[in-house]
Amino acid sequence: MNTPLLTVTQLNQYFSHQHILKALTFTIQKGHIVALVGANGAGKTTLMKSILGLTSFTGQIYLNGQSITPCHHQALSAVGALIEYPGLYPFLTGRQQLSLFATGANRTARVTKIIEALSMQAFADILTKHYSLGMRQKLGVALALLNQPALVILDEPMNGLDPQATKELRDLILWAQAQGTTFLISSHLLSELQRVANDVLVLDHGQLIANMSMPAFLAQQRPTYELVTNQDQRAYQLLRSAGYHLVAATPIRVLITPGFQLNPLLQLLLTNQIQLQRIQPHTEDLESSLLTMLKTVNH
Ligand SMILES: Nc1ncnc2c1ncn2[C@@H]1O[C@H](COP(=O)(O)OP(=O)(O)OP(=O)(O)O)[C@@H](O)[C@H]1O
Repeated sequence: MNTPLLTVTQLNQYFSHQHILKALTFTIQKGHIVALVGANGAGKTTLMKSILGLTSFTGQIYLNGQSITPCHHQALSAVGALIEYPGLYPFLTGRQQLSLFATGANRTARVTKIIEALSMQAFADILTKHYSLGMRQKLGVALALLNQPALVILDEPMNGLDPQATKELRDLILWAQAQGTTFLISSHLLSELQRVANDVLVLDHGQLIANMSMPAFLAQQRPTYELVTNQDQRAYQLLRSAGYHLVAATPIRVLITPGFQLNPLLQLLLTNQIQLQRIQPHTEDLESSLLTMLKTVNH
C-alpha cells in the first residue's frame, strides 16, 4: 500500500501582492523520487522553500504526520536539502564541513562514505573557498544526503556538474532510494530526471497542472513517425493536404492515429517524386511531453 511521506493541502504563497503558488494539493509517497518540473519562474524553488518552512505560506504541509509551518520546524530534522547555492564555510575543507554537520552514530564512516560515493577524495581536504562550481555543488548534495534523512529536497542538483559527476549523483540518488530515502528534485535537465524519477509534478505559473507517475506522463504523448525527405517543405504540404495529422515540420512528424498505415504514405511521396531519406518511430521524452503539456495549457 502507498504511504504518503509528505502531504501538501491548499498551499498558497504570495510575494507582496503577487500570487506565486496557487492552491497546490499533492502527496509524495514514501521511497519515491519525484521530479518537480516547470518553466523558469513557475514556482519550483518557492514550493521547496515552503516545504522547508523557509517562507511564509497558507495551507497545510505535513511531513510524516507532523505539521510544518514557518515557525514550527521540528519535522524538518528528517529533511536534507540543497536549495539554490550551497551555503559553505570558506575557511573549512569539505571534509571538515561534512564532519561539522554529521549527526548520530557512525559519523566519521558516513563522511568517508559520502566523499567516496561522490568521488570527492581529490578535493575533500581543500578549503571550500578554492572550490569550483561543480565541487561546491557536489559538497552541497553530500551535505543534503549525509544524515540519511527521510526526505531529500534538491533544487537543480546537477547545476555545474560534468557528465561523470552527473552519473555519480544519479547512482547515489538511486542508492539512497534503495535505502528508503524519498526525493523531491527539480531540474531543467529533464532527460536526467526521466532516468530516476517515479513521479512528476508539473508547475505552470504557480499551478499544479500535472501530478502523475513518470510512465503515465510519458505515455500521454501519442506516437509519431519522423520523416526526412529531399523536399521536406513540399512533403509537409502534400501530407497535410492528404489529411495526415502532422505535429512538427522540421523534421516532419506524422501522428500515428488508429488504423494508420505506412504504405499509402510512402506511395504518396513516391508518386510525387519525393525521396524518403530516413524514417523512424519517434519516442517521446520528458522534455517534449512537458512542452506539449505547457503549450496545451497556455493556448
Ligand atoms: N524573494 C522574492 N521576492 C519577490 N518575488 C519572488 C521572490 N522569490 C521568487 N519570486 C517570484 O516568484 C516566482 C517563482 O519563482 P521561483 O524561483 O520559485 O521559480 P522557479 O520555478 O524555481 O524558477 P527557476 O526555474 O528559474 O529557478 C517568480 O515570479 C519570482 O519572480
